[in-house]
Amino acid sequence: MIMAFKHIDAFFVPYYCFRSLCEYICFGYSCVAFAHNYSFFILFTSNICPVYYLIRIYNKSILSREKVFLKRGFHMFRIFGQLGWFIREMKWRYVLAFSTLFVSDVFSLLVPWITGFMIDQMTMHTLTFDILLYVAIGMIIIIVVGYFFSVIWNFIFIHNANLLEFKLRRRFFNHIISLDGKFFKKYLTGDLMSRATEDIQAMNEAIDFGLFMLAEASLYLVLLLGCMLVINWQLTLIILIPVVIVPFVVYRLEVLAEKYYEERQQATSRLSNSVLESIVGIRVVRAYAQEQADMAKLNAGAETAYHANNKFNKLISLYGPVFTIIFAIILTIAFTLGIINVFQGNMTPGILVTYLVYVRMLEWPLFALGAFANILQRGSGSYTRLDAVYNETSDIHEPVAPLALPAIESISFKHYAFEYPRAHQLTLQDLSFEIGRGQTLGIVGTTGAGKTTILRQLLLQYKVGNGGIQINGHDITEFSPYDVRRHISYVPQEHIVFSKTVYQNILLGKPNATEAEVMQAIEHADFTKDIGTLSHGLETITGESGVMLSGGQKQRLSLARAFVRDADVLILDDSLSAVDGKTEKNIISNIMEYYNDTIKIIVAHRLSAVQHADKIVVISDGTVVETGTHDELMRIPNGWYHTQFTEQNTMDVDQD
Ligand SMILES: Nc1ncnc2c1ncn2[C@@H]1O[C@H](COP(=O)(O)OP(=O)(O)OP(=O)(O)O)[C@@H](O)[C@H]1O
Repeated sequence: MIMAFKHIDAFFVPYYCFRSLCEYICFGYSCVAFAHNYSFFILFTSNICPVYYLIRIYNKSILSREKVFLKRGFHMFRIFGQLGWFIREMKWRYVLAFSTLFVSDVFSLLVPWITGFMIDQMTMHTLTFDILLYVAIGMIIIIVVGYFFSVIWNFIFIHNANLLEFKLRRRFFNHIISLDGKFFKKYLTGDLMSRATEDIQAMNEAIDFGLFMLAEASLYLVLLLGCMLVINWQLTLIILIPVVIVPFVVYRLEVLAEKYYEERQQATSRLSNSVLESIVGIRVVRAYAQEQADMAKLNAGAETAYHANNKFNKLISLYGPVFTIIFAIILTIAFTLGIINVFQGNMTPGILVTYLVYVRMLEWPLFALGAFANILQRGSGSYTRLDAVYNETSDIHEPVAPLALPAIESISFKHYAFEYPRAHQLTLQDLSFEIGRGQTLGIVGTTGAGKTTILRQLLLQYKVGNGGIQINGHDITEFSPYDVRRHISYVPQEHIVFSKTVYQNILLGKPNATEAEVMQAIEHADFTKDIGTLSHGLETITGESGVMLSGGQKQRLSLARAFVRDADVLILDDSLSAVDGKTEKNIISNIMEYYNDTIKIIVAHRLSAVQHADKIVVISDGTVVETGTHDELMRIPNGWYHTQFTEQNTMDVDQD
């Protein structure tokens, strides 16, 4: 209350003055009434504050600050709504957990009651051996059964926590994998990693540990207060007065905590990304002697994360003392007024002991509610970050009634135009060509002309642009994107090699391929000789990003992966750039011989890789500027193809 009073705007001063005055008058009345033992006044004055707030809440004239307060409260609880699917899925487990929690809480409340009973038996000299024996046996049963039940609910909560984390992570990956290139351009890898680990963990704690704390603390609070009201309801109502300040304290802390948490998560995301880039690029960093600069960058990132973390944790650590102070006030009031009650003959010493132990036990639920607010706060911040990813949608949609696509027989681009998201200029324009089954299309042109962009359109990595792409005479959007990709083998420009064995890397192209099929693909990629030189042959672990392999080996491994798939369309994006002329010739002649029924699209800078093609298109500024076979293009004097081919041939002759 005092904190809220300190920070109010001038406009609200009269309102808060009035409210504080009411509360002080209420408290004064309580004390006087208690001294004269006027229970009606105690009941009335102890309840006037909550009733006052309830009236304010339901009143239309509610002040905007309180509206924000309520909104924030509900915002924190929104997580339970969003993760309601999990709670519903696990409802019977939760019912069992809460039932056992209830039983173990009830059992733990019996112990102080028995203690008080025994003290009264002793002070009244009525304690017999039989009573002592029954009480001892009763205590053992209570402790053992209580423990047994607490093991059950503990186990259920921990198990649910792990299961939820697993499900959230799987959902996260399933979602991002369905998104298109626009999403991956927007989010950095390190940021996504931080969301997939830290934020999911925070939500996990909110829904599970938070839920447990909420259930345990409120149940305990209700049971304890029930027992305390039965023992002395007047005293109980008085000691509850300090609790009214709790919502104000939580509100004040929460506003700051939300801001600091976001800052902390952003700093962590940036740091993750910097670390990732430094590790992946360590060889380049070393080659350019940039270790010191890189270290300085990482240290700066780590320092920012450290300060953001500290700021948040310092604030969060205030929850503990605040609740401890509130509890200390409660305990002092209970202790003083309890002794007065004993002197007045309203309580026996045994009942006072039982009562004070119950008051002492209030510390846990009060602390837990504070910790719960903290956990929920983090979860709510993380929820916002994860929600941003979950709300990302792909621009590539599954058609309502997709056409069946048993095989790809032909592909054509018709006056096609495409612009990358937020690029503000066309990368492809008025692009037209076609290719049929068994044919080879060579795509060449200056660097940055749009060759890879053409391939990305076929793989449906972005929303289809204007004009049209047709497959078997139908618009590409009439087919399921999954079906289209299923018929394509793709070797990208940058070779993706996973940290698995060579064999497993190739199997990725066709998981159910036989060993003979894998060996054949290796043969076609001219990779057989290299396998013999690897330490464990096909079982050699390639290391992270294929660090154990040379550039040419990585390229041929990627080719073998595409060959084993044996799809209707084979796309090679500058995939022969790292092999020598002889190996290139071998691979090309294998493609021509063994994949003669396949549609082959070959992007290349070295024109010898497309010389054999049925059709070659020269791309410049996203459009076709020359088209024809090798011979036809060579007949265009001063044409791009003619010039390039002549230059490349001269260089090859010079090198020989
Ligand atoms: N994701 C993207 N967002 C925006 N612009 C992009 C994106 N990817 C590529 N571009 C731009 O599109 C243009 C064509 O790029 P593309 O990779 O298709 O060229 P390319 O002909 O394959 O080049 P290279 O021969 O060097 O591989 C370039 O100007 C490039 O900067």
